[in-house]
Amino acid sequence: MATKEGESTDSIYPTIDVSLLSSSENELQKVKSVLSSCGCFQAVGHGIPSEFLDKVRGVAKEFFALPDEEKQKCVRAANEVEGYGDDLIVAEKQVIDCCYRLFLRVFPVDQRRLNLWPENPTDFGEILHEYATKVKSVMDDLSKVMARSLNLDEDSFLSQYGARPIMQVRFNFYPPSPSADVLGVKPHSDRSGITVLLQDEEVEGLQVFKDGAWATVPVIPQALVVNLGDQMQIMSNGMCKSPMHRVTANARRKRTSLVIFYLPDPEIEIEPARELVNGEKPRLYRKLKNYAAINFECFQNGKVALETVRL
Ligand SMILES: O=C(O)CCC(=O)C(=O)O
Ligand SMILES: [Fe+2]
Repeated sequence: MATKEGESTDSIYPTIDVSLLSSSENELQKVKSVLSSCGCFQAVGHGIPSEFLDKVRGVAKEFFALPDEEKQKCVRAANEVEGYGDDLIVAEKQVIDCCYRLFLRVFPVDQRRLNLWPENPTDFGEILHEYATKVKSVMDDLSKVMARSLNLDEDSFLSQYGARPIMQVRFNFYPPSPSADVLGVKPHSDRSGITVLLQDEEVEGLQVFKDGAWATVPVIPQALVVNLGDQMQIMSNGMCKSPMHRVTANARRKRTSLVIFYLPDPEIEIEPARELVNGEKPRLYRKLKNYAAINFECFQNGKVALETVRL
């Protein structure tokens, strides 16, 4: 059920008011405790107008509502990840997610594969560019805040993304599924540094594994759901948690979500921030680059990627 504006959902899932972070020590401390406990929160006060978020959702829904032959114009080629399609099968015995996706690289701009970007709705490209630009600015600010909350130089994490960080977007469409055994997305942690997710304004489905149980992330239409990814866990030497999450299938209602993944430049090595390694907290992860590729290979081989890069 949608949560009313202003109503507190903190007991289930924390909410952070981004507009207070530069002035309120309390809100900053809340960030610190959220990062180390569950690694996920709903960001409000982020400055992106609700009407624009509705427009973004509208574009996503319009795309998925197009006739199949129109969507097939953006179809993902075999052995590719970018484009439109259902769950990509890359591993033997893979449990298939009940979900259709449109996956695109948005930044760096010169890496866009525009032949896979929908021409319908006609303002798709313009809205996606504007939304991704705004979200990037929120993510950059949050990366600085996260560093500050851990008493680090504010560029500690952001500088590890390099001058050409990657931003990918995934539009997800979950059809209704009467079977209780089916999941929209199976349990996973994200291979990103940070993920920002725009939920369907009405239908819940995202769950985060917290305190030994699955907690449903309530719908707050004006909020952005922020999930830390594995690369933040590495850069923070385990101080920040990359949460395990999944999406349940809804028996009666379809659901749309839009996910933006922000990743360090794959050519650049990342490692735990030096200030977070000390006698009490030895270095947990090795220096590495292109974690997304490591993660993908581990998924194919049934391994947990974060464990394979642990010292
Ligand atoms: O649809 C959602 O709410 C989450 C999807 C997700 O976790 C992902 O695409 O990585
Ligand atoms: Fe995810």
